[in-house]
Amino acid sequence: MRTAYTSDQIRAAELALMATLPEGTLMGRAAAGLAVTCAGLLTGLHGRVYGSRVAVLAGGGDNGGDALYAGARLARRGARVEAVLAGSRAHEGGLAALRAAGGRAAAFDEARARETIGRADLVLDGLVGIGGGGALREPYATLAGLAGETPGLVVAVDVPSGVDASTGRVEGPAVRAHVTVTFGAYKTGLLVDPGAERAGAVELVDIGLGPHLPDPDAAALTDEDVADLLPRPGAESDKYRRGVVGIAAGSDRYTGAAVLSVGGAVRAGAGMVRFASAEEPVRHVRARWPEAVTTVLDPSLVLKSSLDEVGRVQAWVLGPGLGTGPDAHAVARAVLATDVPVIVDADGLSIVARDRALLRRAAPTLVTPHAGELSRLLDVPRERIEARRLEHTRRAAAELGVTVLLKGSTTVIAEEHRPARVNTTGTPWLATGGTGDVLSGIAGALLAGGLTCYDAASCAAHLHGLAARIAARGGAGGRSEAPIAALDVAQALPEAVRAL
Ligand SMILES: NC(=O)C1=CN([C@@H]2O[C@H](COP(=O)(O)OP(=O)(O)OC[C@H]3O[C@@H](n4cnc5c(N)ncnc54)[C@H](OP(=O)(O)O)[C@@H]3O)[C@@H](O)[C@H]2O)[C@@H](O)CC1
Ligand SMILES: [K+]
Repeated sequence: MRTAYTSDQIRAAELALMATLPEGTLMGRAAAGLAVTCAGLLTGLHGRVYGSRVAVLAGGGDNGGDALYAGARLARRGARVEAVLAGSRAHEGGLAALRAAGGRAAAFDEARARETIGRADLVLDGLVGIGGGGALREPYATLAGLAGETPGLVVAVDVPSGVDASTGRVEGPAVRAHVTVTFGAYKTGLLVDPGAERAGAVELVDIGLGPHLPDPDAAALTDEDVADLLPRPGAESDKYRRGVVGIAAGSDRYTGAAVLSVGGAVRAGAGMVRFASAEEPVRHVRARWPEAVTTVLDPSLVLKSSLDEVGRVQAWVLGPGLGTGPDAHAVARAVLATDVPVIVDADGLSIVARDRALLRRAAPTLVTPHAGELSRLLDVPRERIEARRLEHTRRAAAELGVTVLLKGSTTVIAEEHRPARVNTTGTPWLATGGTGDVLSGIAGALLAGGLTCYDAASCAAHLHGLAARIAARGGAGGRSEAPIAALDVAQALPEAVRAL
Protein backbone atom coordinates (compact mmCIF):
# COMPACT_ATOMS: atom_id res chain seq x y z
CA MET A 1 0.00 0.00 0.00
CA ARG A 2 1.28 3.42 -0.90
CA THR A 3 0.43 5.59 2.11
CA ALA A 4 0.25 9.39 2.08
CA TYR A 5 0.17 12.10 4.71
CA THR A 6 -0.80 15.73 5.25
CA SER A 7 1.78 18.49 5.71
CA ASP A 8 1.01 18.63 9.43
CA GLN A 9 1.55 14.89 9.83
CA ILE A 10 4.87 15.10 7.98
CA ARG A 11 5.99 18.09 10.00
CA ALA A 12 5.23 16.35 13.30
CA ALA A 13 7.11 13.24 12.21
CA GLU A 14 10.04 15.34 11.04
CA LEU A 15 10.22 17.13 14.38
CA ALA A 16 10.29 13.83 16.24
CA LEU A 17 13.01 12.48 13.96
CA MET A 18 15.07 15.68 13.99
CA ALA A 19 15.22 15.60 17.78
CA THR A 20 17.26 12.39 17.47
CA LEU A 21 19.73 13.67 14.86
CA PRO A 22 22.42 16.35 14.48
CA GLU A 23 21.13 19.56 12.90
CA GLY A 24 21.04 19.59 9.11
CA THR A 25 21.01 15.80 8.79
CA LEU A 26 17.55 15.61 7.23
CA MET A 27 18.13 18.36 4.74
CA GLY A 28 21.41 16.70 3.83
CA ARG A 29 19.62 13.42 3.15
CA ALA A 30 16.89 15.18 1.17
CA ALA A 31 19.32 17.18 -0.97
CA ALA A 32 21.50 14.13 -1.63
CA GLY A 33 18.51 12.11 -2.88
CA LEU A 34 17.30 15.01 -4.96
CA ALA A 35 20.71 15.49 -6.56
CA VAL A 36 20.94 11.77 -7.43
CA THR A 37 17.61 11.92 -9.29
CA CYS A 38 18.58 15.12 -11.12
CA ALA A 39 21.96 13.67 -12.07
CA GLY A 40 20.22 10.58 -13.44
CA LEU A 41 17.87 12.70 -15.53
CA LEU A 42 20.72 14.86 -16.88
CA THR A 43 22.76 11.78 -17.70
CA GLY A 44 19.73 10.44 -19.56
CA LEU A 45 19.58 13.67 -21.57
CA HIS A 46 23.24 14.26 -22.40
CA GLY A 47 25.09 11.21 -21.19
CA ARG A 48 26.66 13.25 -18.34
CA VAL A 49 26.03 15.90 -15.73
CA TYR A 50 29.13 17.90 -16.62
CA GLY A 51 28.32 20.95 -18.74
CA SER A 52 24.54 20.73 -18.42
CA ARG A 53 22.56 23.79 -17.36
CA VAL A 54 20.48 23.75 -14.21
CA ALA A 55 18.16 26.55 -13.03
CA VAL A 56 17.33 26.46 -9.31
CA LEU A 57 14.16 28.32 -8.33
CA ALA A 58 14.66 28.91 -4.63
CA GLY A 59 11.99 30.19 -2.27
CA GLY A 60 12.83 31.64 1.12
CA GLY A 61 12.18 28.49 3.16
CA ASP A 62 13.71 25.05 3.60
CA ASN A 63 12.27 23.89 0.27
CA GLY A 64 14.58 26.46 -1.32
CA GLY A 65 17.34 25.15 0.94
CA ASP A 66 16.93 21.61 -0.40
CA ALA A 67 17.09 22.92 -3.96
CA LEU A 68 20.19 25.05 -3.30
CA TYR A 69 22.07 22.19 -1.61
CA ALA A 70 21.14 19.84 -4.46
CA GLY A 71 22.25 22.54 -6.92
CA ALA A 72 25.59 22.69 -5.09
CA ARG A 73 26.03 18.92 -5.50
CA LEU A 74 25.31 19.17 -9.23
CA ALA A 75 27.68 22.14 -9.57
CA ARG A 76 30.40 20.03 -7.96
CA ARG A 77 29.86 17.53 -10.75
CA GLY A 78 30.40 20.23 -13.36
CA ALA A 79 26.84 21.40 -14.03
CA ARG A 80 26.37 25.11 -14.71
CA VAL A 81 23.94 26.00 -11.95
CA GLU A 82 22.15 29.34 -11.67
CA ALA A 83 19.75 30.06 -8.85
CA VAL A 84 16.88 32.54 -8.96
CA LEU A 85 16.14 33.70 -5.41
CA ALA A 86 12.42 34.35 -5.13
CA GLY A 87 12.11 35.34 -1.49
CA SER A 88 13.25 38.41 0.41
CA ARG A 89 15.64 35.99 2.11
CA ALA A 90 17.27 32.77 0.97
CA HIS A 91 18.38 29.67 2.87
CA GLU A 92 21.78 30.79 4.10
CA GLY A 93 23.54 27.44 4.27
CA GLY A 94 22.19 26.33 0.89
CA LEU A 95 23.17 29.57 -0.78
CA ALA A 96 26.67 29.47 0.66
CA ALA A 97 27.09 25.85 -0.43
CA LEU A 98 25.97 26.63 -3.97
CA ARG A 99 28.34 29.57 -4.29
CA ALA A 100 31.21 27.58 -2.79
CA ALA A 101 30.61 24.90 -5.42
CA GLY A 102 30.85 27.44 -8.23
CA GLY A 103 27.14 27.99 -8.79
CA ARG A 104 25.67 31.43 -9.27
CA ALA A 105 22.68 33.04 -7.58
CA ALA A 106 20.83 36.32 -7.97
CA ALA A 107 17.63 37.89 -6.70
CA PHE A 108 14.58 37.62 -8.96
CA ASP A 109 14.59 39.79 -12.06
CA GLU A 110 12.01 38.79 -14.63
CA ALA A 111 14.07 39.20 -17.82
CA ARG A 112 17.03 37.41 -16.31
CA ALA A 113 14.89 34.64 -14.83
CA ARG A 114 13.24 34.09 -18.22
CA GLU A 115 16.67 33.66 -19.82
CA THR A 116 18.01 31.38 -17.08
CA ILE A 117 14.95 29.15 -17.10
CA GLY A 118 14.57 29.19 -20.88
CA ARG A 119 18.03 27.76 -21.52
CA ALA A 120 18.13 25.27 -18.65
CA ASP A 121 18.23 21.54 -19.32
CA LEU A 122 16.69 21.05 -15.91
CA VAL A 123 14.67 23.40 -13.72
CA LEU A 124 14.60 22.61 -10.02
CA ASP A 125 11.43 23.93 -8.40
CA GLY A 126 12.33 24.75 -4.81
CA LEU A 127 9.89 27.64 -4.46
CA VAL A 128 7.62 26.23 -1.77
CA GLY A 129 7.10 22.80 -0.26
CA ILE A 130 4.95 21.71 2.64
CA GLY A 131 5.22 25.23 4.10
CA GLY A 132 3.21 26.70 1.21
CA GLY A 133 -0.27 28.08 1.72
CA GLY A 134 -2.86 29.51 -0.68
CA ALA A 135 -2.25 30.79 -4.18
CA LEU A 136 1.37 31.60 -5.03
CA ARG A 137 2.31 35.24 -4.47
CA GLU A 138 4.66 37.18 -6.74
CA PRO A 139 7.31 36.62 -7.87
CA TYR A 140 6.70 32.91 -7.13
CA ALA A 141 3.66 32.85 -9.43
CA THR A 142 5.62 34.32 -12.35
CA LEU A 143 8.41 31.81 -11.82
CA ALA A 144 5.92 28.92 -11.77
CA GLY A 145 4.58 30.21 -15.09
CA LEU A 146 8.08 30.49 -16.59
CA ALA A 147 8.85 26.92 -15.49
CA GLY A 148 5.79 25.88 -17.46
CA GLU A 149 7.21 27.35 -20.66
CA THR A 150 10.68 25.85 -20.48
CA PRO A 151 11.70 23.14 -22.94
CA GLY A 152 13.84 21.61 -20.19
CA LEU A 153 12.88 19.01 -17.60
CA VAL A 154 11.12 20.31 -14.51
CA VAL A 155 11.83 18.58 -11.21
CA ALA A 156 9.69 19.62 -8.24
CA VAL A 157 11.27 19.53 -4.80
CA ASP A 158 8.97 17.71 -2.35
CA VAL A 159 5.77 19.01 -4.05
CA PRO A 160 5.15 21.10 -7.16
CA SER A 161 4.92 24.69 -5.95
CA GLY A 162 1.35 25.95 -6.02
CA VAL A 163 -0.08 22.52 -5.18
CA ASP A 164 -1.46 22.14 -1.67
CA ALA A 165 0.58 19.26 -0.29
CA SER A 166 -2.22 18.06 2.00
CA THR A 167 -5.09 18.00 -0.48
CA GLY A 168 -3.85 18.35 -4.07
CA ARG A 169 -5.74 21.62 -4.35
CA VAL A 170 -4.44 24.15 -6.87
CA GLU A 171 -5.39 27.80 -6.61
CA GLY A 172 -3.80 29.93 -9.30
CA PRO A 173 -0.51 29.18 -11.06
CA ALA A 174 1.31 25.99 -10.10
CA VAL A 175 4.41 24.24 -11.34
CA ARG A 176 3.82 21.29 -13.68
CA ALA A 177 6.66 18.86 -13.06
CA HIS A 178 7.98 15.92 -15.05
CA VAL A 179 9.27 14.41 -11.84
CA THR A 180 8.59 15.22 -8.19
CA VAL A 181 11.16 14.09 -5.66
CA THR A 182 9.37 13.89 -2.35
CA PHE A 183 10.98 13.37 1.06
CA GLY A 184 10.16 10.98 3.84
CA ALA A 185 6.68 9.95 2.68
CA TYR A 186 4.13 10.68 -0.02
CA LYS A 187 1.98 13.72 0.56
CA THR A 188 -1.75 13.24 -0.09
CA GLY A 189 -1.69 16.12 -2.59
CA LEU A 190 0.67 14.12 -4.80
CA LEU A 191 -1.92 11.35 -5.21
CA VAL A 192 -5.07 13.43 -5.74
CA ASP A 193 -5.83 15.58 -8.77
CA PRO A 194 -5.30 18.32 -9.73
CA GLY A 195 -2.07 18.01 -7.68
CA ALA A 196 -1.29 14.48 -8.88
CA GLU A 197 -1.39 15.56 -12.46
CA ARG A 198 1.03 18.45 -11.70
CA ALA A 199 3.47 16.13 -9.95
CA GLY A 200 4.37 13.87 -12.90
CA ALA A 201 6.30 10.78 -11.81
CA VAL A 202 6.81 10.80 -8.05
CA GLU A 203 10.04 9.52 -6.53
CA LEU A 204 10.29 8.97 -2.80
CA VAL A 205 13.56 9.69 -0.98
CA ASP A 206 13.78 7.88 2.35
CA ILE A 207 15.03 10.23 5.06
CA GLY A 208 14.21 7.88 7.93
CA LEU A 209 10.75 9.23 8.75
CA GLY A 210 9.03 5.82 8.74
CA PRO A 211 9.00 5.03 12.49
CA HIS A 212 7.59 8.47 13.31
CA LEU A 213 4.66 8.48 10.87
CA PRO A 214 1.09 8.23 12.22
CA ASP A 215 -1.83 6.43 10.55
CA PRO A 216 -1.98 7.66 6.97
CA ASP A 217 -4.30 10.34 5.70
CA ALA A 218 -4.73 8.57 2.36
CA ALA A 219 -3.59 5.40 0.61
CA ALA A 220 -3.41 3.94 -2.87
CA LEU A 221 -3.76 0.17 -3.16
CA THR A 222 -1.15 -1.82 -5.06
CA ASP A 223 -1.82 -4.87 -7.24
CA GLU A 224 -0.77 -7.09 -4.32
CA ASP A 225 -3.20 -5.39 -1.94
CA VAL A 226 -6.04 -5.92 -4.40
CA ALA A 227 -5.03 -9.54 -4.99
CA ASP A 228 -5.16 -10.10 -1.22
CA LEU A 229 -8.55 -8.44 -0.83
CA LEU A 230 -10.34 -10.00 -3.82
CA PRO A 231 -12.71 -12.81 -2.93
CA ARG A 232 -11.44 -16.02 -4.57
CA PRO A 233 -13.68 -19.03 -4.98
CA GLY A 234 -12.68 -22.13 -3.01
CA ALA A 235 -13.58 -25.79 -3.47
CA GLU A 236 -16.73 -25.29 -1.38
CA SER A 237 -17.96 -22.30 -3.36
CA ASP A 238 -21.43 -22.06 -4.78
CA LYS A 239 -23.14 -19.07 -6.32
CA TYR A 240 -24.31 -17.68 -2.96
CA ARG A 241 -20.88 -17.99 -1.39
CA ARG A 242 -19.37 -16.20 -4.38
CA GLY A 243 -22.10 -13.57 -4.18
CA VAL A 244 -25.37 -12.94 -5.96
CA VAL A 245 -25.71 -9.36 -7.11
CA GLY A 246 -28.98 -7.72 -8.08
CA ILE A 247 -28.86 -5.03 -10.74
CA ALA A 248 -31.73 -2.57 -11.10
CA ALA A 249 -30.73 -0.59 -14.16
CA GLY A 250 -31.83 0.40 -17.66
CA SER A 251 -35.12 1.62 -19.00
CA ASP A 252 -36.92 1.37 -22.32
CA ARG A 253 -34.97 4.42 -23.42
CA TYR A 254 -31.53 3.46 -22.02
CA THR A 255 -30.74 -0.20 -22.51
CA GLY A 256 -26.95 0.01 -23.01
CA ALA A 257 -26.12 1.08 -19.45
CA ALA A 258 -27.85 -2.05 -18.14
CA VAL A 259 -25.92 -4.34 -20.51
CA LEU A 260 -22.63 -2.73 -19.43
CA SER A 261 -23.36 -2.88 -15.71
CA VAL A 262 -24.34 -6.55 -15.96
CA GLY A 263 -21.18 -7.16 -18.01
CA GLY A 264 -19.01 -5.59 -15.32
CA ALA A 265 -20.59 -7.83 -12.66
CA VAL A 266 -20.38 -11.04 -14.73
CA ARG A 267 -16.76 -10.47 -15.69
CA ALA A 268 -15.71 -9.39 -12.20
CA GLY A 269 -16.70 -12.79 -10.89
CA ALA A 270 -20.21 -12.52 -9.43
CA GLY A 271 -21.60 -15.93 -8.45
CA MET A 272 -24.80 -14.90 -10.17
CA VAL A 273 -26.36 -11.71 -11.52
CA ARG A 274 -30.08 -11.09 -11.06
CA PHE A 275 -31.20 -8.35 -13.41
CA ALA A 276 -34.49 -6.58 -12.80
CA SER A 277 -35.89 -3.93 -15.11
CA ALA A 278 -38.42 -3.05 -17.80
CA GLU A 279 -39.07 -5.34 -20.76
CA GLU A 280 -36.74 -3.74 -23.31
CA PRO A 281 -33.54 -3.69 -21.20
CA VAL A 282 -34.31 -7.23 -20.01
CA ARG A 283 -34.44 -8.35 -23.66
CA HIS A 284 -31.04 -6.72 -24.36
CA VAL A 285 -29.39 -8.13 -21.25
CA ARG A 286 -30.64 -11.65 -22.01
CA ALA A 287 -29.31 -11.41 -25.55
CA ARG A 288 -25.85 -10.24 -24.42
CA TRP A 289 -25.42 -11.98 -21.05
CA PRO A 290 -27.33 -15.26 -20.97
CA GLU A 291 -25.69 -15.90 -17.55
CA ALA A 292 -27.92 -13.26 -15.95
CA VAL A 293 -31.25 -14.28 -14.43
CA THR A 294 -33.75 -11.64 -15.44
CA THR A 295 -37.03 -10.36 -14.07
CA VAL A 296 -39.34 -7.94 -15.84
CA LEU A 297 -40.45 -5.70 -13.00
CA ASP A 298 -44.17 -5.20 -12.59
CA PRO A 299 -44.56 -1.47 -11.83
CA SER A 300 -47.59 -2.09 -9.59
CA LEU A 301 -45.58 -4.48 -7.40
CA VAL A 302 -42.60 -2.14 -7.26
CA LEU A 303 -44.85 0.67 -6.11
CA LYS A 304 -45.52 -1.44 -3.05
CA SER A 305 -41.76 -1.52 -2.45
CA SER A 306 -41.61 -5.20 -3.18
CA LEU A 307 -38.73 -6.84 -5.00
CA ASP A 308 -39.67 -10.34 -3.79
CA GLU A 309 -40.20 -11.57 -7.34
CA VAL A 310 -36.49 -10.96 -8.11
CA GLY A 311 -35.21 -13.56 -5.63
CA ARG A 312 -32.45 -13.44 -3.04
CA VAL A 313 -29.46 -11.12 -3.60
CA GLN A 314 -26.53 -10.13 -1.37
CA ALA A 315 -26.02 -6.64 -2.80
CA TRP A 316 -27.77 -4.32 -5.24
CA VAL A 317 -26.54 -2.01 -7.98
CA LEU A 318 -29.05 0.76 -8.55
CA GLY A 319 -29.17 3.34 -11.24
CA PRO A 320 -27.34 3.04 -14.57
CA GLY A 321 -29.78 4.08 -17.31
CA LEU A 322 -32.69 3.74 -14.89
CA GLY A 323 -34.28 7.08 -15.76
CA THR A 324 -35.59 9.46 -13.12
CA GLY A 325 -39.38 9.26 -13.56
CA PRO A 326 -41.94 7.87 -11.10
CA ASP A 327 -41.26 4.21 -12.00
CA ALA A 328 -37.52 4.72 -11.50
CA HIS A 329 -38.17 6.45 -8.20
CA ALA A 330 -40.30 3.51 -7.06
CA VAL A 331 -37.52 1.06 -7.99
CA ALA A 332 -34.98 3.18 -6.09
CA ARG A 333 -37.23 3.25 -3.05
CA ALA A 334 -37.68 -0.52 -3.15
CA VAL A 335 -33.97 -1.26 -3.59
CA LEU A 336 -32.91 1.13 -0.85
CA ALA A 337 -35.55 -0.35 1.47
CA THR A 338 -33.75 -3.73 1.39
CA ASP A 339 -31.34 -4.74 4.14
CA VAL A 340 -28.38 -5.53 1.87
CA PRO A 341 -25.57 -3.20 0.71
CA VAL A 342 -26.52 -0.99 -2.25
CA ILE A 343 -24.43 0.88 -4.83
CA VAL A 344 -26.16 3.98 -6.08
CA ASP A 345 -24.90 5.19 -9.45
CA ALA A 346 -25.90 7.46 -12.35
CA ASP A 347 -29.69 8.08 -12.47
CA GLY A 348 -29.93 6.57 -9.00
CA LEU A 349 -27.82 9.51 -7.81
CA SER A 350 -30.19 12.03 -9.39
CA ILE A 351 -33.05 10.34 -7.56
CA VAL A 352 -31.36 10.41 -4.16
CA ALA A 353 -30.18 14.00 -4.75
CA ARG A 354 -33.88 14.94 -4.89
CA ASP A 355 -34.89 12.62 -2.07
CA ARG A 356 -31.95 12.31 0.31
CA ALA A 357 -34.08 10.52 2.90
CA LEU A 358 -33.75 7.40 0.72
CA LEU A 359 -30.11 7.16 1.86
CA ARG A 360 -31.14 6.81 5.50
CA ARG A 361 -30.90 3.06 5.84
CA ALA A 362 -29.32 0.55 8.17
CA ALA A 363 -27.34 -1.43 5.57
CA PRO A 364 -24.19 0.04 3.98
CA THR A 365 -24.47 2.27 0.90
CA LEU A 366 -21.85 3.19 -1.68
CA VAL A 367 -22.46 6.12 -3.99
CA THR A 368 -20.35 6.47 -7.15
CA PRO A 369 -20.75 9.98 -8.56
CA HIS A 370 -18.65 11.90 -11.06
CA ALA A 371 -18.02 15.57 -10.24
CA GLY A 372 -21.29 16.73 -11.85
CA GLU A 373 -23.35 14.22 -9.89
CA LEU A 374 -21.56 15.07 -6.65
CA SER A 375 -22.25 18.71 -7.38
CA ARG A 376 -25.99 17.92 -7.35
CA LEU A 377 -25.70 15.75 -4.26
CA LEU A 378 -23.89 18.44 -2.27
CA ASP A 379 -25.34 21.49 -4.00
CA VAL A 380 -21.83 22.80 -4.67
CA PRO A 381 -20.67 24.10 -8.10
CA ARG A 382 -18.90 21.49 -10.18
CA GLU A 383 -15.73 23.58 -10.58
CA ARG A 384 -15.30 23.75 -6.81
CA ILE A 385 -15.56 19.99 -6.62
CA GLU A 386 -13.00 19.54 -9.41
CA ALA A 387 -10.58 21.89 -7.63
CA ARG A 388 -11.04 20.23 -4.20
CA ARG A 389 -11.87 16.65 -4.97
CA LEU A 390 -10.66 15.09 -1.75
CA GLU A 391 -12.34 17.64 0.49
CA HIS A 392 -15.72 17.23 -1.22
CA THR A 393 -15.56 13.45 -1.34
CA ARG A 394 -14.93 13.42 2.41
CA ARG A 395 -17.65 15.96 3.00
CA ALA A 396 -20.17 13.86 1.07
CA ALA A 397 -19.23 10.77 3.08
CA ALA A 398 -19.77 12.66 6.33
CA GLU A 399 -22.96 14.47 5.31
CA LEU A 400 -24.66 11.55 3.63
CA GLY A 401 -23.39 8.84 5.99
CA VAL A 402 -22.32 6.63 3.07
CA THR A 403 -19.14 5.50 1.33
CA VAL A 404 -18.34 7.77 -1.61
CA LEU A 405 -16.35 6.97 -4.74
CA LEU A 406 -15.72 10.10 -6.80
CA LYS A 407 -14.90 9.18 -10.38
CA GLY A 408 -12.34 11.11 -12.39
CA SER A 409 -8.73 11.09 -13.50
CA THR A 410 -7.76 10.00 -10.01
CA THR A 411 -10.67 8.26 -8.34
CA VAL A 412 -11.07 9.14 -4.66
CA ILE A 413 -12.88 6.95 -2.15
CA ALA A 414 -13.94 8.28 1.23
CA GLU A 415 -15.62 6.80 4.26
CA GLU A 416 -15.83 8.49 7.64
CA HIS A 417 -12.96 7.70 10.03
CA ARG A 418 -10.94 5.86 7.36
CA PRO A 419 -7.99 7.11 5.30
CA ALA A 420 -9.11 8.24 1.86
CA ARG A 421 -8.28 5.75 -0.86
CA VAL A 422 -6.96 7.00 -4.17
CA ASN A 423 -6.89 4.99 -7.37
CA THR A 424 -4.21 5.70 -9.92
CA THR A 425 -4.55 2.74 -12.30
CA GLY A 426 -6.76 4.48 -14.88
CA THR A 427 -5.94 5.76 -18.33
CA PRO A 428 -7.33 8.86 -20.07
CA TRP A 429 -8.95 6.46 -22.56
CA LEU A 430 -11.36 5.52 -19.77
CA ALA A 431 -13.08 8.86 -20.16
CA THR A 432 -15.70 7.48 -22.53
CA GLY A 433 -19.42 6.82 -22.20
CA GLY A 434 -20.50 3.68 -20.38
CA THR A 435 -17.30 2.92 -18.46
CA GLY A 436 -18.96 4.11 -15.25
CA ASP A 437 -21.74 1.55 -15.78
CA VAL A 438 -19.12 -1.20 -15.99
CA LEU A 439 -17.55 0.08 -12.75
CA SER A 440 -20.88 -0.14 -10.93
CA GLY A 441 -21.21 -3.78 -11.96
CA ILE A 442 -17.69 -4.63 -10.78
CA ALA A 443 -18.27 -2.98 -7.42
CA GLY A 444 -21.61 -4.80 -7.14
CA ALA A 445 -19.97 -8.18 -7.72
CA LEU A 446 -17.32 -7.46 -5.08
CA LEU A 447 -19.84 -6.19 -2.57
CA ALA A 448 -22.00 -9.28 -3.07
CA GLY A 449 -18.81 -11.33 -2.67
CA GLY A 450 -18.45 -10.04 0.87
CA LEU A 451 -16.17 -7.01 0.64
CA THR A 452 -17.07 -3.86 2.56
CA CYS A 453 -18.16 -0.79 0.57
CA TYR A 454 -14.73 0.74 1.23
CA ASP A 455 -12.79 -2.25 -0.11
CA ALA A 456 -15.27 -3.05 -2.89
CA ALA A 457 -15.04 0.53 -4.17
CA SER A 458 -11.22 0.60 -3.96
CA CYS A 459 -10.74 -2.80 -5.61
CA ALA A 460 -13.36 -2.08 -8.28
CA ALA A 461 -11.66 1.20 -9.22
CA HIS A 462 -8.28 -0.53 -9.32
CA LEU A 463 -9.47 -3.43 -11.51
CA HIS A 464 -11.49 -1.12 -13.75
CA GLY A 465 -8.40 1.03 -14.41
CA LEU A 466 -6.19 -2.01 -15.02
CA ALA A 467 -8.74 -3.56 -17.37
CA ALA A 468 -9.02 -0.29 -19.28
CA ARG A 469 -5.27 -0.14 -19.72
CA ILE A 470 -5.14 -3.74 -20.88
CA ALA A 471 -8.01 -3.10 -23.30
CA ALA A 472 -6.39 0.11 -24.58
CA ARG A 473 -3.14 -1.78 -25.21
CA GLY A 474 -4.86 -4.66 -26.93
CA GLY A 475 -3.62 -7.07 -24.21
CA ALA A 476 -1.42 -7.07 -21.13
CA GLY A 477 1.76 -7.01 -23.22
CA GLY A 478 0.75 -4.18 -25.60
CA ARG A 479 2.87 -1.04 -25.60
CA SER A 480 0.82 1.82 -27.02
CA GLU A 481 -2.75 2.68 -26.12
CA ALA A 482 -5.70 3.13 -28.46
CA PRO A 483 -9.37 4.09 -28.03
CA ILE A 484 -11.58 1.63 -26.19
CA ALA A 485 -15.30 1.08 -25.71
CA ALA A 486 -16.87 0.44 -22.33
CA LEU A 487 -17.62 -3.19 -23.18
CA ASP A 488 -13.90 -3.73 -23.92
CA VAL A 489 -13.21 -2.79 -20.29
CA ALA A 490 -15.66 -5.44 -19.06
CA GLN A 491 -14.15 -8.02 -21.42
CA ALA A 492 -10.61 -7.28 -20.19
CA LEU A 493 -11.50 -7.80 -16.51
CA PRO A 494 -10.42 -11.46 -16.31
CA GLU A 495 -7.03 -10.51 -17.76
CA ALA A 496 -6.75 -7.71 -15.21
CA VAL A 497 -7.41 -10.17 -12.37
CA ARG A 498 -4.84 -12.58 -13.84
CA ALA A 499 -2.28 -9.75 -14.05
CA LEU A 500 -2.53 -8.79 -10.36
N1 LIG B 1 11.39 19.96 8.23
C1 LIG B 1 12.32 19.06 7.85
O1 LIG B 1 12.85 18.35 8.67
C2 LIG B 1 12.69 18.91 6.47
C3 LIG B 1 12.14 19.71 5.50
N2 LIG B 1 12.52 19.61 4.25
C4 LIG B 1 12.11 20.60 3.29
O2 LIG B 1 11.54 21.71 3.90
C5 LIG B 1 10.33 22.04 3.28
C6 LIG B 1 9.47 22.82 4.20
O3 LIG B 1 10.20 23.97 4.50
P1 LIG B 1 9.56 25.22 5.23
O4 LIG B 1 8.83 24.77 6.40
O5 LIG B 1 10.62 26.19 5.45
O6 LIG B 1 8.49 25.75 4.19
P2 LIG B 1 8.60 25.92 2.60
O7 LIG B 1 7.89 24.83 1.95
O8 LIG B 1 9.97 26.21 2.16
O9 LIG B 1 7.71 27.22 2.41
C7 LIG B 1 7.99 28.39 3.14
C8 LIG B 1 8.47 29.47 2.19
O10 LIG B 1 7.52 29.60 1.16
C9 LIG B 1 6.98 30.90 1.15
N3 LIG B 1 5.58 30.80 0.84
C10 LIG B 1 4.63 30.08 1.47
N4 LIG B 1 3.45 30.18 0.86
C11 LIG B 1 3.66 30.98 -0.21
C12 LIG B 1 2.82 31.48 -1.25
N5 LIG B 1 1.51 31.19 -1.30
N6 LIG B 1 3.36 32.27 -2.18
C13 LIG B 1 4.67 32.61 -2.11
N7 LIG B 1 5.50 32.16 -1.15
C14 LIG B 1 5.01 31.37 -0.21
C15 LIG B 1 7.27 31.48 2.50
O11 LIG B 1 7.38 32.84 2.34
P3 LIG B 1 7.07 33.82 3.57
O12 LIG B 1 5.70 33.47 4.04
O13 LIG B 1 8.13 33.51 4.56
O14 LIG B 1 7.19 35.15 2.95
C16 LIG B 1 8.55 30.79 2.85
O15 LIG B 1 9.64 31.48 2.27
C17 LIG B 1 9.79 20.72 2.82
O16 LIG B 1 8.81 20.84 1.80
C18 LIG B 1 11.06 20.06 2.34
O17 LIG B 1 11.35 20.50 1.03
C19 LIG B 1 13.51 18.65 3.83
O18 LIG B 1 14.71 19.31 3.81
C20 LIG B 1 13.58 17.43 4.73
C21 LIG B 1 13.69 17.84 6.14
K1 LIG C 1 8.53 22.83 -4.63
